[in-house]
Formats: sequence, C-alpha cells, structure tokens
Amino acid sequence: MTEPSFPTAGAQPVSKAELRRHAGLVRQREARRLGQAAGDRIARHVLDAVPLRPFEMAAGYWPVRAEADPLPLMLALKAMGHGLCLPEVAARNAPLLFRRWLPGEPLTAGAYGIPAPGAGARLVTPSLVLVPGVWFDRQGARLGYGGGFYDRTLEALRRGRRPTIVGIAYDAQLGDRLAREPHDAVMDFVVTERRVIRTR
Ligand SMILES: Nc1nc2c(c(=O)[nH]1)N(C=O)[C@@H](CNc1ccc(C(=O)N[C@@H](CCC(=O)O)C(=O)O)cc1)CN2
Ligand SMILES: Nc1ncnc2c1ncn2[C@@H]1O[C@H](COP(=O)(O)OP(=O)(O)OP(=O)(O)O)[C@@H](O)[C@H]1O
Repeated sequence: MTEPSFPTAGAQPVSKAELRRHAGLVRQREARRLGQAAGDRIARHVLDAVPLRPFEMAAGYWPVRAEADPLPLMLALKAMGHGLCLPEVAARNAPLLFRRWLPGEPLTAGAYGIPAPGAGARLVTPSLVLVPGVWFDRQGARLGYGGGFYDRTLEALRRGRRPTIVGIAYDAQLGDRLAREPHDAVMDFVVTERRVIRTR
C-alpha cells in the first residue's frame, strides 16, 4: 500500500479536516495490520513507564472507529486494584462526565452511538485519563473528532487534583508538531504499541 502523503503543521499546512481524514485511514490500516497485539503492548508500556498512584480512578474509553484498544490495559489496572470508568457526552459544549464501569457490566448506546455505562452508574472523577485521538504530535498535542470534549474535560480536571493524562494511539498516528490552539489540552504521556513519550 502506498503511504499517504504526510500532513503536518510545518511547511505545508493542511486543514484539521484533511488531517482527520488522513489519520482515520492510517488508524484503520494499523488496526488491521496489528490486531490485538497493539492493545497488549500499549498496556505493557503504560504499566512499565507511567507512574501510578495507589487506587487510581482510571478513565478508559470504549474503542470505536479503529481506535487503539485500551481494554487490555483497563483489565490490568482493575486487577491491580484501580477503579475504572468510561466517558459520557453530557451536552454538546460541556465537559465529558465519567461513570464507574467494571468489565462485563452492560453498556448502553450513548451519544454518537458509543457504548457508555448509563445513568444508573455512579459519577466519578478520574485521576488517570486514557485519551483516544486521531492524531498526536511528539509534544503531546492531540487532534480528536472536533467536538472539543477532551479539551474542555482535561482543562476542568486539571483545575482540581493533578490527573495523569495519557494519550493512546497507534505509532503511525504520531506526527510532527500540530498547530496548537490555546484551548488544546496537552497530554502528559503519549503511549503507542512501540513507545512511551513523556512530554513534560
Ligand atoms: N471511544 C471514544 N469514546 C468517546 C470519545 C472518543 O473520542 N472515543 N469522545 C471524545 O470526545 C467522546 C465522544 N465524542 C465524539 C465527538 C464527536 C463525534 C463525531 O462523530 N463527530 C462528527 C463530526 C460532528 C461535528 O463536527 O459536529 C464526525 O466525526 O463525523 C463522535 C464522538 C466520548 N466518548
Ligand atoms: N476549553 C474549552 N473551552 C471552551 N471551548 C472549547 C474548549 N476546548 C475546545 N473548545 C471548543 O471545541 C471546538 C473543537 O475543538 P478541537 O477541534 O480542538 O476538538 P478535538 O480536540 O479535535 O475534539 P475532541 O476532544 O472532542 O475529540 C473548538 O473550536 C472550541 O470552540
């Protein structure tokens, strides 16, 4: 397969929409190429390199659209005694909410059809946030689906106790410096199946 030309925020600016489309294709290709091994490697890298405190409340995500799979990591965190939760879109311009979830518990279709724990599950504040994305740069900037949800959410969480923010992606979704906007939340770590990048 020919490598699609590489859009960056450097000499040749591309629109966010173009980068999203390109990144979506890269993600699909990598999901197919790497299969389940990627999620297992990501889990190992996070456990090896990201400092964890006792009793973290870890926000994962239910992988959709070929997002790198955080579930092996979530299962390992649970086995170590940490808590787990999943995001919920509360309103279009609001931060995400997080609800407690244990693997095996039922999920319901939430906003955009993404499975979520549902109104019966307890609301919690995560101390460790696994953040999906379509593109990351090596400085920890992130491009998502464009709703600004994680930007608003991470900004709000950082006003409280200092959470650990970990972007999760396939290595092929890592690129050169993204044009950063003032509202863009920056990850503390970006972890792929190949490496851990510590950004601060
Ligand atoms: N697995 C997973 N769960 C998640 C997120 C995520 O990125 N991944 N979210 C992270 O925020 C939230 C859901 N956010 C989403 C935001 C936009 C679209 C979406 O489909 N956007 C349209 C464009 C709509 C518009 O421009 O207004 C699209 O991509 O076609 C989907 C999910 C919460 N749960
Ligand atoms: N902290 C914030 N406060 C208010 N509005 C914000 C904030 N962060 C982002 N937004 C709004 O959200 C819009 C979308 O932001 P952006 O394109 O960076 O989303 P994204 O990070 O790709 O999406 P997502 O986080 O949902 O995956 C911005 O144009 C902005 O208007």
